[in-house]
Amino acid sequence: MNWDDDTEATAEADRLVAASADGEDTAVEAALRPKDLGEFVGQEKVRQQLDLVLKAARQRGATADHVLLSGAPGLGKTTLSMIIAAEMGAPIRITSGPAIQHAGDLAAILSSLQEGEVLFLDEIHRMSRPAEEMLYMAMEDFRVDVIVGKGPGATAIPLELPPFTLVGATTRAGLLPPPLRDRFGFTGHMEFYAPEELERVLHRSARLLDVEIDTAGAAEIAGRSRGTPRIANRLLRRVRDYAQVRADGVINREVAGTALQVYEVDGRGLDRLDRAVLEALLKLFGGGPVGLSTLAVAVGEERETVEEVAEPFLVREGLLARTPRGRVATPAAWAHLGLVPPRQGGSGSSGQQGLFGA
Ligand SMILES: Nc1ncnc2c1ncn2[C@@H]1O[C@H](COP(=O)(O)OP(=O)(O)OP(=O)(O)O)[C@@H](O)[C@H]1O
Repeated sequence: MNWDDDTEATAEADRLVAASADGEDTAVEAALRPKDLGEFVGQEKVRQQLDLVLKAARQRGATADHVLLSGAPGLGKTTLSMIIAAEMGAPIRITSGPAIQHAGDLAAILSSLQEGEVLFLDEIHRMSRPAEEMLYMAMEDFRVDVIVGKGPGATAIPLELPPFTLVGATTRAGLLPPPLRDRFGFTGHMEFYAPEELERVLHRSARLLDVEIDTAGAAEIAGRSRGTPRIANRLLRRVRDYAQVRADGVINREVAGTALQVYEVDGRGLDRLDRAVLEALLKLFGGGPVGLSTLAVAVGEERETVEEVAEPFLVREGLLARTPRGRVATPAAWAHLGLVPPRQGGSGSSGQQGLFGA
């Protein structure tokens, strides 16, 4: 996803079901973050493997190996990096790829690290090339060459660094150059959460926010949270508002369902934009195939917004397929919107194939 594009970023940030953080999240998330591996819900594989890596390092009295965490936004990469620091009894420094545009920015951070400190580098795939090259040496040899001066008179001054643990996070591990990927001792891939896991996240968050929620209420919110704890926590806060103002403060299935209807998040976690795209695809184009540009005009959105903001979840949910001939709705999409697909070979979808170009 090209997050430098303002249109997409704004369209995404405005959504209640956005996986990326907004201002309110940033404030509340600190309070809701699990503090150790025991409190961290789900991600069994990564948790077990990481537990071994950290325990072994502690037993050896060594600094933990560098860790790469990959996965979609909001799945807990930042949280896990803080847990790594806590489990190692080490301080943590947090920065991100886009914040490091010059090798000098990185040199300043690296040279001020304490022994054993955890450096969390979010969006590591967005670091500048020269900084990335400096990082190779820092990760491998705990050393950087600081260039002093310019042109022919420039000299490289080697600088020793204390051993540290780099925790890199990326939504796209495939974008990392192999030399960088190879320097991580452990790579953990974060998966989307199962509804039962999100229910556990919700019960825990409700306790911390001091709001009463029953099993069915948590299940109702979990089912609409798109496999993502950040979205689950955000929906919980909106449902809490509704429960406080319109009900007796307790979140049960009915309260959660009605509240999320008010906020236009449906039973499967689709919001207004997702449904507009699906409805256009089904009602105007008989389920497709239809070109992306045509679909975008039909819903009055930018092409990029439809492609980058709405489609990934629709594809993940098996509601929409991207084919060489255009976007096509699946039988599950018709079922979800309660519509009947046109008869094959009649005047329905197959009869319309090829009519709608890009
Ligand atoms: N496994 C988990 N158990 C409980 N809560 C979780 C878990 N994972 C994430 N959360 C909660 O979800 C929110 C978002 O998590 P976090 O900031 O770690 O995600 P992230 O993957 O770093 O996102 P981004 O890539 O956007 O920075 C936090 O409030 C955190 O408390």
